[in-house]
Amino acid sequence: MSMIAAFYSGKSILITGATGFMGKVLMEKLFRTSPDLKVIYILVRPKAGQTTQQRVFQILNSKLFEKVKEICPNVHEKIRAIYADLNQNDFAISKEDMQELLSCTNIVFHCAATVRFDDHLRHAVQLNVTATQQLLLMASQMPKLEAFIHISTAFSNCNLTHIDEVIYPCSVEPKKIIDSMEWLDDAIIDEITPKLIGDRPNIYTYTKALGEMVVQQESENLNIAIIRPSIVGATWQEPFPGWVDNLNGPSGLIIAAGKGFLRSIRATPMAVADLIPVDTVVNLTLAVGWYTAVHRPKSTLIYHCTSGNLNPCNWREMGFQVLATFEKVPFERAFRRPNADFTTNTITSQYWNAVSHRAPAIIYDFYLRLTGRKPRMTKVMNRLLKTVSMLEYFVNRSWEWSTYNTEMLMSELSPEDQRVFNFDVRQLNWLEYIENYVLGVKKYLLKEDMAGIPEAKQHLKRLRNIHYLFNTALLLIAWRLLIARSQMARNVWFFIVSFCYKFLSYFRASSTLKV
Ligand SMILES: CCCCCCCCCCCCCCCCCCCCCCCCCCCCCC(=O)SCCNC(=O)CCNC(=O)[C@H](O)C(C)(C)COP(=O)(O)OP(=O)(O)OC[C@H]1O[C@@H](n2cnc3c(N)ncnc32)[C@H](O)[C@@H]1OP(=O)(O)O
Ligand SMILES: NC(=O)C1=CN([C@@H]2O[C@H](COP(=O)(O)OP(=O)(O)OC[C@H]3O[C@@H](n4cnc5c(N)ncnc54)[C@H](OP(=O)(O)O)[C@@H]3O)[C@@H](O)[C@H]2O)C=CC1
Repeated sequence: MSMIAAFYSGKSILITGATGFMGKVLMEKLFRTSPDLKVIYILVRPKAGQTTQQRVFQILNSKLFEKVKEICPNVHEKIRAIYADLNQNDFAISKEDMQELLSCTNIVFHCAATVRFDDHLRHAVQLNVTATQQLLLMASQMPKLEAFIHISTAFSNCNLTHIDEVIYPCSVEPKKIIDSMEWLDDAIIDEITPKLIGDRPNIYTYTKALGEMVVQQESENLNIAIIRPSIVGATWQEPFPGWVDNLNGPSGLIIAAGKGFLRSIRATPMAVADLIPVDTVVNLTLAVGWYTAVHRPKSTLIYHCTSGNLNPCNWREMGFQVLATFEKVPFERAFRRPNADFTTNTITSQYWNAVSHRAPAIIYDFYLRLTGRKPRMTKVMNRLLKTVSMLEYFVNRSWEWSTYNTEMLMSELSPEDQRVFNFDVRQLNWLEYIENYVLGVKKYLLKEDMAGIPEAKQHLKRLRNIHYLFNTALLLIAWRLLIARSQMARNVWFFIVSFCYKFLSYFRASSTLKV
């Protein structure tokens, strides 16, 4: 019997960010392994015209929850969706709901965050810092609370190259930042933002670092742990391989590459691609929840959930495997044939952006205009290149994260728990994982049918022929222009033509002699 699964039985668990990528997988695993848990409270806001209840209904009826519904048929009764908006005071939770949460919660998993790199500082501070502080305040009023697990990111200190499982202080106290957000206007915030984030690449990593400081400062009477995952990717094994539901991290780039929009990137091929499957993060999170509650470590432990030091894979290997999978299972209606050029040089990268990305988009828009349609490709390409430029920081560096606490925890687990809550990334076969990831992107993000693969292959063949035809025409035009303008080019041309003529005459003569 799994001790971790048994621990969660009968428990009341509060999850923030349950409608997000990681939150859904966390809920799924909890219900699947501990169907006897008492209740999962989730803080949900209405979104995109859906009420909180409709959002929960949609999640429970998704493919991700198919197994859960077999194991735990009354799963609907065990989810309590609480209307909440983490941007508002007291999260806009009703008095009754708040009372229930405070008196019943045993474990808190805080996953909610804004993960956008370009969010406004005020909003990112509100969600990643102030909301964390408020949730900790709530937690301190929960008499039955056994553990509070905060999800941060391995990149909260990405300005360092070696990162230990400790909290590194930011130059300005989070409390001062929170206070200043209340009275500074947007223009001043915009002005001071670059100074505050310093040598971090974006507001996201900075506010996540502030969030960790808040956790440390408010942790006195609480039993807290922090998990720091690196780049979270599709599921490795559970509930099935390749599940993914948003464009963050590599997923969006895999689509862009598979559809032939993105054909080159400024990236360091040998840099470590520190991807970590979402189910691995969730298994570690649940194991940490159990360990923190049962063993009550004296200080706040930080757990790195990374792959680089235990089972490294670099971007080149990853890129090759992604491309190899496109050969087997191409995406439908590609714009161009998928290709991968990576360069570490900014000028070369700009050249490829012009030749491989912008020029085809302009030509295609010209074709759309000619055929009476609205041009759109240049706009799509500009947005894609903006996204890529924001992700480039992470594919041009390698980090070293120490994983003592994570390895310690692994050794504390029973063999059964090591199996059921496996977070040993050494067992991961990257080639297999990447193949399943690309397949998952095709099935669950693009919603493409496998039956369409032969047609997609045909389409790629047509694109290859167009590509050859286009390049040959371009070469001929360039050569024709050159010999029209340059004596030297004409001389070379006459030399080649007369050489070919002589060679053919010689060949014909020698074959006539043999006869
Ligand atoms: C050696 C290199 C190997 C590769 C081979 C090189 C060859 C290159 C070509 C071939 C590639 C082949 C293989 C590719 C292999 C994988 C390469 C993977 C690179 C992975 C890099 C990952 C780096 C992640 C770093 C994470 C660090 C921190 C981790 C975390 O803690 S949190 C999670 C990370 N957060 C995010 O990822 C959020 C990022 N997104 C944003 O901040 C915003 O979306 C935005 C980028 C600022 C854009 O904002 P906008 O306001 O403009 O609009 P919106 O958000 O509405 O989106 C606009 C349109 O863009 C689409 N989109 C969004 N995100 C992505 C994305 N990640 N990739 C692609 N497209 C994206 C979105 O759908 C919109 O589209 P539209 O609706 O059509 O307009
Ligand atoms: N994905 C990754 O690569 C990595 C993620 N992380 C961390 O993991 C955690 C989960 O990330 P992930 O699941 O990928 O992120 P998602 O963007 O998929 O999910 C974010 C969650 O936060 C919720 N949320 C955001 N704003 C509010 C709000 N105002 N009120 C209530 N809920 C809100 C979202 O709700 P809604 O659905 O309503 O928008 C959603 O449920 C985050 O803390 C992130 O920093 C760490 C490393 C890497």
